[in-house]
Amino acid sequence: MTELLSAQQMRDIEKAAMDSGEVTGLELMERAGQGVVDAILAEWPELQKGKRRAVVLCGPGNNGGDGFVIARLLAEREWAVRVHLFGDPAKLPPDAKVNHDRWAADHGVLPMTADDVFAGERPDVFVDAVFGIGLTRPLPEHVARALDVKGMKAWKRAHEIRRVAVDCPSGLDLDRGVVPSDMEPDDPEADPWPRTLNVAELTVTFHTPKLGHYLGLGPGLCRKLAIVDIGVGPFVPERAMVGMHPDSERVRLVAPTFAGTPLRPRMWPMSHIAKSRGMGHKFDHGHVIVFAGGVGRGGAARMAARAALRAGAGLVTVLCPPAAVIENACHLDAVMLRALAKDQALAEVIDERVSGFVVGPGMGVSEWTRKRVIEVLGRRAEGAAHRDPIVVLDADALTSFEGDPQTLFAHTHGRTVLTPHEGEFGRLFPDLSGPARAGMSKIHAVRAAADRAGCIVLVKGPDTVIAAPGGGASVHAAAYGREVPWLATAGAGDVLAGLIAGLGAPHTSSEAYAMTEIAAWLHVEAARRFGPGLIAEDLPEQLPGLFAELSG
Ligand SMILES: NC(=O)C1=CN([C@@H]2O[C@H](COP(=O)(O)OP(=O)(O)OC[C@H]3O[C@@H](n4cnc5c(N)ncnc54)[C@H](OP(=O)(O)O)[C@@H]3O)[C@@H](O)[C@H]2O)[C@@H](O)CC1
Ligand SMILES: [K+]
Repeated sequence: MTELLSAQQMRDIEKAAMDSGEVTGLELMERAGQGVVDAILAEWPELQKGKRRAVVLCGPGNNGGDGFVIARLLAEREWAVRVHLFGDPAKLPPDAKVNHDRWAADHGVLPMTADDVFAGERPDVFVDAVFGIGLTRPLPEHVARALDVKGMKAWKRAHEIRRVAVDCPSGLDLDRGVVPSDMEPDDPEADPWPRTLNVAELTVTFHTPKLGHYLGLGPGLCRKLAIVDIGVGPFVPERAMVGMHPDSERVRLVAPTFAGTPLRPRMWPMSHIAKSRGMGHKFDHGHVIVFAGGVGRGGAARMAARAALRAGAGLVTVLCPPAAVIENACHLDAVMLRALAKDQALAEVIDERVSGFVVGPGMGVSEWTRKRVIEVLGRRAEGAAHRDPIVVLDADALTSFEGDPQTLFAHTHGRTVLTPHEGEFGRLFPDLSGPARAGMSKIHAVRAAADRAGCIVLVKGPDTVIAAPGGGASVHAAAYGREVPWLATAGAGDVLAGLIAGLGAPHTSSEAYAMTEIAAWLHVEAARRFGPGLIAEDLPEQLPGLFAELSG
């Protein structure tokens, strides 16, 4: 996996590199600028030839410093380069000042107003080096306008201009993936998109991606991400090792990569998937129980059950009210079925070998659901030879504790996984969601939630965030070529719950956290494999083909 750093962590890494005495800030800036130019030419090879035009917008910090390096390197290629600066050259930080002065020695530096920027000829490349990790407040209005290449409609065929963002499109908060605005919404329903849009076609960042490249609006504004190695890696080794216990400080991206290098899928995720690792009796692969709702409400549980079975559980049983047995029996074959009356104890119908539960989908919000959740969470392993069953709580199992989450949190254990969407998350953690989250990143909120709940929490979305008590956190983003808008379909969340339980139930499976990460990734891969037109039932059916491809 690849680490996602906060702005502060990136600064610390740069500082460690410079403190080592082996590299200077100026050298890092030169590598960064060179890396951006190389990335531009790699992305658009047609730019390698001919005299081209570039406009470079430079800001008042080191992001602007990168911009001056880029301007110089492009000018050395005989490009006609126009540079606009926001800020006072005398106040630039030292390395940026050096590069400003080198540029200004024989080129002009123009002011950064929309009138100035859009006055000249239409460039081939428009470089945004105004703000990177140092953004501390909303963009000044005139800077936002100067960056809004399309919106200003000053140039004909503006869509032909290649827009490149240095570190990020300026205005994006790289810790949170939001664009802070003077009108920071108190209203959670308010449109999160800024009034003027600064969307890049290529974003070039350094060393490793930052949180905001994957959270919230980040992927939509960055569009395509290139990572430039500026040589700071050796000073602070990557810690977010794939398949390991999550690191308490660094956030990892859920993807088959390590330190930016692709991993063979056979190594991740397949080496963690119990059924792909040799033989075993069906009981070795665990037994998952999925609770179903009443008559006419069993579909969610059936889809979760099928996903658990396809994901690798040895046995899966749906438990439903006696009145719903016939309905469920009409739909289930490989998945087993048992009746569970309202007042019946779980121990009467299931045995000790059950190693996974899915509770919530289609169950209804009720006191009965609460009781079942608590009963399930009470089934702990006795003796060191066994593990607690993995318990995935979704949908109504979460909503049933609205207003009284403490009762739930008093029973959760380390192999409990809560899988809320944002709405359900808000019911359990009102102080960490909606307007109360303002200023806080989704990572921060989900970490705090996992600490409070004492279990793993996965908050769904195009940017799915997973956290464990103690600070371990991961982001899984359906972004940068992995977008699956068709996954927003009824029942997809039930399938995810089933996947987590099915992957985590085998007695030899890795820890629940690693399985939750893998489930989030497989869920999107299954949706990608199917494509548009997907309905939730299709997801489990993609797994065999997907596993075959990943094992190849
Ligand atoms: N260090 C290194 O070795 C390397 C760094 N690298 C590059 O440096 C970048 C980070 O540089 P950075 O830390 O100087 O931050 P940057 O994003 O340029 O902005 C800070 C300035 O903006 C100002 N400011 C902020 N928001 C504002 C607003 N809304 N409106 C107005 N002003 C605002 C802020 O002012 P202040 O908040 O302090 O008042 C400060 O003056 C990084 O993204 C990468 O590109 C690479 O070269 C690799 C090597
Ligand atoms: K930028």
